[in-house]
Amino acid sequence: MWKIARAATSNLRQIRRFSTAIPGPCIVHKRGADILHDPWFNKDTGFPLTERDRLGLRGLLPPRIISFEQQYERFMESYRSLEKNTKNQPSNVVSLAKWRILNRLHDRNETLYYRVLIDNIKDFAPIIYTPTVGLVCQNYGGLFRRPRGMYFSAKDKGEMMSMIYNWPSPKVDMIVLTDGSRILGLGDLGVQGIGIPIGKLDMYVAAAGINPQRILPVMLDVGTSNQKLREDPLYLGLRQPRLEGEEYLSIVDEFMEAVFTRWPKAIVQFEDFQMKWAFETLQRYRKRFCMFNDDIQGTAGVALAGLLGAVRAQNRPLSDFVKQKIVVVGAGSAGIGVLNMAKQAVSRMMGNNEMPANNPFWLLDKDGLVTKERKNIDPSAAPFARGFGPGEVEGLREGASLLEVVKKVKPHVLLGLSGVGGIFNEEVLKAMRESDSTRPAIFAMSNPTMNAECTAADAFKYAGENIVFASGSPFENVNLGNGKVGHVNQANNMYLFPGIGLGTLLSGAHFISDGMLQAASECLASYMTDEEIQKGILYPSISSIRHITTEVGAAVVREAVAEELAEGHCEVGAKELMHMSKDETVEYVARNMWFPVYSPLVHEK
Ligand SMILES: NC(=O)C1=CN([C@@H]2O[C@H](COP(=O)(O)OP(=O)(O)OC[C@H]3O[C@@H](n4cnc5c(N)ncnc54)[C@H](O)[C@@H]3O)[C@@H](O)[C@H]2O)C=CC1
Ligand SMILES: CC(=O)C(=O)O
Ligand SMILES: [Mg+2]
Repeated sequence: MWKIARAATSNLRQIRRFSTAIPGPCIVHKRGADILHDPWFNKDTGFPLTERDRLGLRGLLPPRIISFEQQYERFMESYRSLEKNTKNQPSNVVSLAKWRILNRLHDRNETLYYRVLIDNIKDFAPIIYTPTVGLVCQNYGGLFRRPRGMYFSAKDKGEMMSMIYNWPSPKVDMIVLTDGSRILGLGDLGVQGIGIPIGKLDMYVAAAGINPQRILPVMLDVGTSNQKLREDPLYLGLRQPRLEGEEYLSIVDEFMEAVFTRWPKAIVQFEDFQMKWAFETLQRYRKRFCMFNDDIQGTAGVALAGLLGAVRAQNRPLSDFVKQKIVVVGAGSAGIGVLNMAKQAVSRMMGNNEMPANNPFWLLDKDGLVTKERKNIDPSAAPFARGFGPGEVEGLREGASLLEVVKKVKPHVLLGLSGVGGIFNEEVLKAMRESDSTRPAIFAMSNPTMNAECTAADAFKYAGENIVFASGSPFENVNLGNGKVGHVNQANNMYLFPGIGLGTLLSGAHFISDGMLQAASECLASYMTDEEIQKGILYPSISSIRHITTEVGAAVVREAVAEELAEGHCEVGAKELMHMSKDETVEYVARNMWFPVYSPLVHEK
C-alpha cells in the first residue's frame, strides 16, 4: 500500500523543460508605461527590441537588454550582499530586510520574483511564509506600501457582488481568505492578517504552479477584538469590535456568493479563522461551494502522514497505528482537525468503523486534560473527552496538567497545536523518556517559531537522541555530537494545501471530499522511503515541494475520479481523466503547472 511514488515521475523535469522552452504568447490589454508598472507583465530591462516597438516601450527603458538569467543573478547578488551587510543585526531586523527586498521584487516583476522563489524555496519560504510572515503581519501598518489582494469589510455589505468585478483578472483559480481572527499563534491581528493569504498563495504559485494572475488573497475585515490595534493610529482596518453571530455570517455568505457568481470554478481556502468560525463555516459551505479549511483539514493530513511515519520509525507495521498513544495539546481548529482525521484512520484500520477498546487519544486545552467531567465542553472536543474507570489510565482527573498526563500515559506521540511557546518544557520533555515507544515522537507544530511548544535543540537534549521531531516552523538540524544529527522535520500544512487546491482544480470537482483529503495525506506518507524514515526524516525536503505537490495533486485528481466527483478541467473532460493511468495523471498535473519564464507579450485592445 505504501509504495514509493517518486520513481514514477522521473521524467517530470523533462516535461517542465519542454513546456518552458517554447512559452506561449501572453495577451496584454495595455501599452507603454502601464505595462512597466504592472508586475504581471513587467520584464524590467528584459524586453527585447521588437517587443519594445510593439508595445510602445522604446525610450522608456535604458537601451541595453538584460537577459532573464542576468536579471536573476543581479537580484541574487543584491540578496547575498544584504545577508552579508546585516550579519550582526538582530534576527527580526534581518528577516524584515529580507522580506522587504523580496517584496519589492514581487511588486515590480512577478515572473522574476516567482523564479527566484521556486529555485530558492528552502531559503525563501521562511521569509515569505512562517515564521517571518508572522512578523510582517504584526508590523503591517508600518510596512504597507502597495495593496495586494482584495479587502472586503463590514462597511461593504450589499456591495460585494459588484466589488468582486473590481479585481482586474478575468479568471481566478485559487482564493485564500482570512478574517484575521487567529493569525498563526499570534491571535487577532485584524486586517493585518492579509499577509497570511499572500504568503499561502505564494506557496501555491511556487509549489503548485498556480498562475499568479489567477490567485486572489482576500481579507474579510469585520473589525477586530484587539483593542491595542483599534487604538493604533497606523491601523489600516475597521476600528470597531468584531461582528458576531448572524451579522458576521451574513458578511461571509455575501462574499462567498459574490466569488462563485463571478468565478464558479474557483476554490476558496479558509485560513486562520478563530475556531468557532473555522468549524461553522466549513460545515456551512463545504457542500455548497468548492472550499476547504486549511487549518482543520490541511494540517490534519500533514499530521497524519507524520504520525504514520512515526509508526514506521519504530519498525512497526502501519496497522500498529491503532495502538499508538497520542497526546494532543491544543483543542482548537488544528488540534481537533488532527484528532478527527486520526480517529477516521484508526477506524479504517480496525476495518469495522469502530475505535479500539483502549481509546488512544488524550486531549488537553488551556484548562488541562479534557474529560467527560468538563463543564460547557465544546461539541467538537466532546468525542475526545476521556472517561474514568476500566480502560482508562488511573489517577488522571479532569484538568490534569500536561506533565501529569505525559508521566501517567507514557505516550508514543506528544503533539502540540496550542500556540503556546515553550509549553513542552524540560520536565515534560524528560518525562517523554519514559514513553512506551522505542522512538518517541515530538511534534511542536505551533507557529511562528516563538510559539513552538519547544525548540528542536531542547527536544533532543531532554527527551533523548532517539526521538523523531517535527515543528511547524523551520529549525536547523541538531548536532548531537559524534557525527550524529538530530533531524528536524517541518510538519506544516504547506506540504498538502497546494496539492489539495491544484488537484481539486484539475479534477474539476465542485466539492472536496474526505476521500480526496485522505488521498492527499496517504500520498505524502508514502512519499518517504524506509531508509529516510529510519533516519527520522518523516517529510520531504522543502526543496522538492513542487515534486511532492505534483504527486499530491495527482492523488487528489485520482480520488475525485474514483468518487465520480471529477468533471474535468478546460479541454480535458471527465472521461479522459477516468482513462488516465496513475503516471498519466501525474504528467497531466505537471503539464498544467505554471512556470515563470518571460512570454512574448501580444497587445490586444
Ligand atoms: N504546523 C501547521 O501546519 C499548523 C500549525 N498551526 C498552529 O497551531 C496553533 C493553534 O492553532 P488553532 O488550533 O487554529 O488555534 P485555536 O485558537 O483554535 O486553538 C488553540 C488551542 O490551544 C489551547 N491552549 C491554549 N493555551 C494552552 C495551554 N497552556 N495548554 C494547553 N492548551 C492550550 C486552547 O485552549 C485552544 O484549545 C497556532 O499556533 C497555529 O499557528 C495551525 C495550523 C497548521
Ligand atoms: C501553518 C498554518 O496554517 C498556521 O500556523 O496557521
Ligand atoms: Mg493557518
